[in-house]
Amino acid sequence: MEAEEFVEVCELNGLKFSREKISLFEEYVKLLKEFNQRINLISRKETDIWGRHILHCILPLFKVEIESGKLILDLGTGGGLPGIPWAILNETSHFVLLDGTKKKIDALAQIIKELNLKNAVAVWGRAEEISKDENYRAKFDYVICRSVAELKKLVKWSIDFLNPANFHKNFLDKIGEKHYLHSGCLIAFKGGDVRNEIESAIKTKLVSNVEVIDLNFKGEEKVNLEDKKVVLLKLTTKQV
Ligand SMILES: C[S@@+](CC[C@H](N)C(=O)[O-])C[C@H]1O[C@@H](n2cnc3c(N)ncnc32)[C@H](O)[C@@H]1O
Repeated sequence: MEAEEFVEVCELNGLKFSREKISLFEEYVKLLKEFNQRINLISRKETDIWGRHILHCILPLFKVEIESGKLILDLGTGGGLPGIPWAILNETSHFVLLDGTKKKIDALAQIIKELNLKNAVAVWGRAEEISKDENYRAKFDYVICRSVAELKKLVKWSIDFLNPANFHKNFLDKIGEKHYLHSGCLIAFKGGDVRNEIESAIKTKLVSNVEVIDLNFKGEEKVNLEDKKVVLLKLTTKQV
């Protein structure tokens, strides 16, 4: 898939971008390719960056709307996925892109600078440790996460990052085809059968509600993205 097809598929699914945003995506793909020659940000065997990375990252936004003006943590961001595409599309929210690998974070900080993205910052550290730091603990409205760990672990890490003021309130409103997701949630990209992972995550007693959204979309024949899902988990510290 190339940039034009990516834009076409997004439009088919109701997301229309300004020329400025398309240029930002193009610049990001260019920088990802450049940095990837030196640091493994994404698999070097992957030839379809537009389809299998950029489009995949924004598929949830075809179906799920989040609140605007929020603080969002991308846990295990690697080269900025999904954090950078989400930051380009959600200008009113601020994104902290966290990863435990220093050289990835150094590259990502450079990418953010070159893109001149004002609503994203790269932070180096392990989730287990950074979640105890008072600058990050209990501060976030959403945690987003792609290809990092099993749900149970993600829930245990995320609970310390999320702002407890958002726990145990509304979860998801469905209006027609669209879902409106309230704050206080972990948004995890997954594939395949997620039932066992969800069961284990629920056993932590930190999950008050779960919804699995299939990431099917118009134009899916153009890209090899089978059986992708996003799991939405409302977290809580109260006994469930
Ligand atoms: C498979 S990569 C996925 C990167 C990116 N989310 C993507 O979709 O391309 C997993 C990333 O999670 C990071 N990671 C794994 N465990 C972590 C932890 N406990 N704290 C912070 N980062 C972690 C790794 O350093 C790695 O960059």
